[in-house]
Amino acid sequence: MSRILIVDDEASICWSFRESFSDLGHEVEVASSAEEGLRIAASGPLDAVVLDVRLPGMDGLSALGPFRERIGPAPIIIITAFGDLDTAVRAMEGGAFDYLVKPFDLDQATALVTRALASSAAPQAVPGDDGPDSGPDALIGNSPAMQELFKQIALVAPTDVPVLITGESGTGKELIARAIHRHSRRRSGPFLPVCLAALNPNLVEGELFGHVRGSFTGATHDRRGLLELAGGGSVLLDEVGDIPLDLQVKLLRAVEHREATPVGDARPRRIDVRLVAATNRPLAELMKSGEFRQDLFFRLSVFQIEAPPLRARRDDIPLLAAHFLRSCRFAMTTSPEITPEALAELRRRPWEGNVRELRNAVEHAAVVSRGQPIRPEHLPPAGLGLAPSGPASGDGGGTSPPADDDARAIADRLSAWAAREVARPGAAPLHERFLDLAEPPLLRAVLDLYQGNRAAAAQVLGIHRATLRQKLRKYGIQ
Ligand SMILES: Nc1ncnc2c1ncn2[C@@H]1O[C@H](COP(=O)(O)OP(=O)(O)OP(=O)(O)O)[C@@H](O)[C@H]1O
Repeated sequence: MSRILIVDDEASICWSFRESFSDLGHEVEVASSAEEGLRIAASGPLDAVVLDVRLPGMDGLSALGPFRERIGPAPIIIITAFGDLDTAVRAMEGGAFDYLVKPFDLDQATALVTRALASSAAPQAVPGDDGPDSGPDALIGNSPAMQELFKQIALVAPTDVPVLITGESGTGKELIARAIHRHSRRRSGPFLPVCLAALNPNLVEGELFGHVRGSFTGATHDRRGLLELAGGGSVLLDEVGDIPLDLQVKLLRAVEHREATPVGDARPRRIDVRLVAATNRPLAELMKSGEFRQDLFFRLSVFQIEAPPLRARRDDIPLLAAHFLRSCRFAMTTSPEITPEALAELRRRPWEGNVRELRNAVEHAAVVSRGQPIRPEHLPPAGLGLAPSGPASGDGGGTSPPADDDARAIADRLSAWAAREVARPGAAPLHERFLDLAEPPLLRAVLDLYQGNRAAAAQVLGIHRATLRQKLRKYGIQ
């Protein structure tokens, strides 16, 4: 028989726990405030404490330390009505065994406390407070899938083990990596993300490991690589599935021996980084086809986190939409509201581009609605400008482009135009003439749609702002 203390100001929760644990033969104490709970804890040994975060007087998170002093290593289970990442991390850092998000299923809660009682050791407390999880790097969501994700981040962040984050494009893998860093002991060190797919394969080695002067043409001075520059911090190896095979061997050595050898140097240098890798490619298949080394996979994936696709957590869509309106990247005097009809439309869409696509859609609508409440017609057509990548899974996946009469008509006109133009003597190259024909109306249309906001137009066009400016100058578009 164990002695369990329940600290919650909701009498119904105390009552249900008391019933459930008494049935299991345990002795149950209840308290409606942390202060009362601490008095009970001082009066005799406890085997577990279930502690609500929201309490009158001292809150549950602040009470974690004083409880730990009184009850030693006995497990503490936190109950929270919020379940945000900040609470989860602070609970785990404060030495909580696990946490429950209200409303919870009593059987599940009982099973958790039973598991906690069976475990002999409670996790070590890690000092430090990271402040609230808000701002541009905030991971938004409170669906069960996100709760699970927060829990995993909270578990792994204080350790120094490598983490592999998998998931479709746009699901927030980089944000997750940032959250792991932010909540780790390395939080005051640098966080350096490197997108391996975007680098010239000949440069990846130098980027990661550095080079010495004279090691290749153009290497006029020594340069430290990212693994060295991130000393005391974390490196995100984004699109890790794209690392060339020969470099995988070198990376494996770096991870195993914690040292990096710059290009052109024989002497390895000590490195002190936490590696987080991310990919939207199926590494298991790449291993089968010999494109990814198994040993490196096992080294990088000591802890794996799967970022859930947005269609598996549609309940988060209203929260995310409100968040993106508040933090809209395009200057707006007020952030408009979203009508229930527009919200229903947002919840209905397949979101193959995940949160990134939702963010773009919401920002597009905010610009088009001009400060008025956002209605469905302000949203861009579903699936616009999307290049879905990664496996489509779960419900609602897979849309095919609608039969597009306009596109067919344009293609027919273009074929006729090309047939005529191809033989025009002395004219500029055909592709250049085609761009001169097609680009101005396209740019004008997008600029009109975004009321001259070039940042928004460049984003939807998928080109850099400087490139857009250059093109506007070229075509004399104001
Ligand atoms: N849970 C979330 N809360 C708030 N914003 C999010 C969330 N998930 C993703 N985003 C936003 O969606 C966009 C894409 O996120 P991110 O770059 O982290 O995705 P990714 O999975 O790394 O994508 P890729 O595989 O294409 O690199 C960013 O603007 C990011 O801020």
